[in-house]
Amino acid sequence: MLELKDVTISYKNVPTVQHFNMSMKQGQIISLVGESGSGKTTVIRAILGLLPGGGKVTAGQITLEGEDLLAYNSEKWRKLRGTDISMIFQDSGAMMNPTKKIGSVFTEYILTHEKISKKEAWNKGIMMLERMRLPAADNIMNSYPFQLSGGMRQRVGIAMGMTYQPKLLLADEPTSALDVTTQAQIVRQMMQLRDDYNTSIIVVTHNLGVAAYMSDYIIVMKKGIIEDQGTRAYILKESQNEYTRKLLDAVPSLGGERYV
Ligand SMILES: Nc1ncnc2c1ncn2[C@@H]1O[C@H](COP(=O)(O)OP(=O)(O)OP(=O)(O)O)[C@@H](O)[C@H]1O
Repeated sequence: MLELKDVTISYKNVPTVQHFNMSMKQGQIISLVGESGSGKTTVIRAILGLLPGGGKVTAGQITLEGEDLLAYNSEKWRKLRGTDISMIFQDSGAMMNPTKKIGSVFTEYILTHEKISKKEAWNKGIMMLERMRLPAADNIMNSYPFQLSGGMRQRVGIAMGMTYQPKLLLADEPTSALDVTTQAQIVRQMMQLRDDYNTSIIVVTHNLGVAAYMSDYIIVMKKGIIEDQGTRAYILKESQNEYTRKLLDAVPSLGGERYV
């Protein structure tokens, strides 16, 4: 469903990610791993047309179900975001306005996507929180982001991202701000999304443990290029790549257990 072909991404004409290739099927979970600065975030921002100022895809192709995303204008991108593709961040709470309650953030989000009444938008927010198995959805809607735990905020972020059942969910370090027990819950919840909705998920993480636990396929990046890649089993057991082995040695535990 998503193809990146020989993509180069540059900041101010300096190539940062080069010769990036990826082919993703519906319902697949792919992780991009690698140390800080290796270009992981740059890749998923390019997919969503959200590169910061000075950033540009300077070569290659990005297609979603055959549609050339690089030919999109800002209006088409705006429509795509939140509907066909959603993104969740390291700390969804930090992205929310701290002076606004969750319910107001969530309804505003819904109202930018559909012309329905505030009341209907509110109810839709409640329904999504409940679908994501968040208890006491009414209470959550009436809370400020700081009144929720990091794990709860992240689950609210996932609920918002899933409102329009996107085909593709992009998750940038979705568990990095959480303690290990909560990390495990969020990882399992994302895997459940794939099972329930057949959502394809790209996870950016520096934690190869998280990648190994949840992904079908792992792409290891180093200094803007793909250093190693393969199925989960290949990366964990067979790859002789020195950099991959080094990342594996550094894997912290997830939920009190080591998965690799
Ligand atoms: N807005 C920007 N302007 C110029 N260069 C940038 C910008 N954003 C990122 N870069 C450069 O692109 C490179 C890759 O950054 P990127 O954030 O994609 O890496 P990453 O692997 O996601 O790292 P991290 O885990 O720290 O987020 C970095 O070397 C950085 O210097």
